[in-house]
Amino acid sequence: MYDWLNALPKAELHLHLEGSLEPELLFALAERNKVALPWPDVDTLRSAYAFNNLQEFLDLYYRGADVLRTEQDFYDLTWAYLQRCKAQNVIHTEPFYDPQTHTERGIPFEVALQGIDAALRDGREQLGITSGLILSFLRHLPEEEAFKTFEQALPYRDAFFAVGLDSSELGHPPSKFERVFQRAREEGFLAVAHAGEEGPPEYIWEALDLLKVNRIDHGVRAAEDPRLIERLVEEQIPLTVCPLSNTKLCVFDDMSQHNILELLERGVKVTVNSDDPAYFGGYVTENFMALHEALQMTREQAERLARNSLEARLAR
Ligand SMILES: Nc1ncnc2[nH]cnc12
Ligand SMILES: [Zn+2]
Repeated sequence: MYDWLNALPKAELHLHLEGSLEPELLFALAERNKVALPWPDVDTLRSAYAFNNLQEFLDLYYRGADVLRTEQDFYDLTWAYLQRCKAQNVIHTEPFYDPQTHTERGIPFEVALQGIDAALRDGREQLGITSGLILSFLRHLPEEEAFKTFEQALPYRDAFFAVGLDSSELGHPPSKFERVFQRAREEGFLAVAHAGEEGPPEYIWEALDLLKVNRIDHGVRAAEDPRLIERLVEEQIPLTVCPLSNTKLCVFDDMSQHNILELLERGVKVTVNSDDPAYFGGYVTENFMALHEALQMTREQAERLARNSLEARLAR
């Protein structure tokens, strides 16, 4: 029924690899690595995917990531995601991963990065999916920790092209990370940051002016600030919007309230992405489908959104 949406060539620009960990793979990895889980089975775990806000989700997301232990685990995770891309005609992807989620629990830095990098390479060669990895800092941790992470990553600089900023937004403004982003830019990396998901428009201004990001992740709260919208339109700064995520995390009460098409019609360069598809009920095509069902997105609008995603690519 939605073959036309699936068939559109698209890029995915906002995807956390740890958030693509499907419950079935999570259980398989737990067994492989002898990790005890607090849920008796896949169905019980899935029924826990009900969230009132970002933090409730993050608590479960970090708990789930604990089954990822070996390079092979990270390879399998990334490869499974790339298979989904192939099935949905996602021809290019710029996923994030959070090194600190893994180093904080004793996994050596290179384990995650090497597993992910190997799968992304195979994705290019075997599936024809181009990609670029974004190394994302956890904003609930001190800037000092982000600096340490960046220094650990530098010997592997060919494996990623940009730095990002994610995790608990409220109370952790972009300004907290101004110096580490400057350092990353001086080393030649591009920058993106989550801003305006739960946080106010001021966080988006900070991401642009202090972190000098090339793209804003989420950014839906920009709609509250007409001057900010003007700037986003004038400079054609892309927003990586994640509709299913925003409704699952109660950023909007219901998909019918979502502002993505309004932003699109105002000239903002918005794109459609899945964020953490294993937790939020779908990959990119399902996000497009939800917009069609709840907001009567037209074919022309869907094509424009898909085209925006290809134009907003940063990795070459
Ligand atoms: N939607 C989101 N916002 C902030 N941090 C995240 N980490 C994974 N998903 C996230
Ligand atoms: Zn995100």
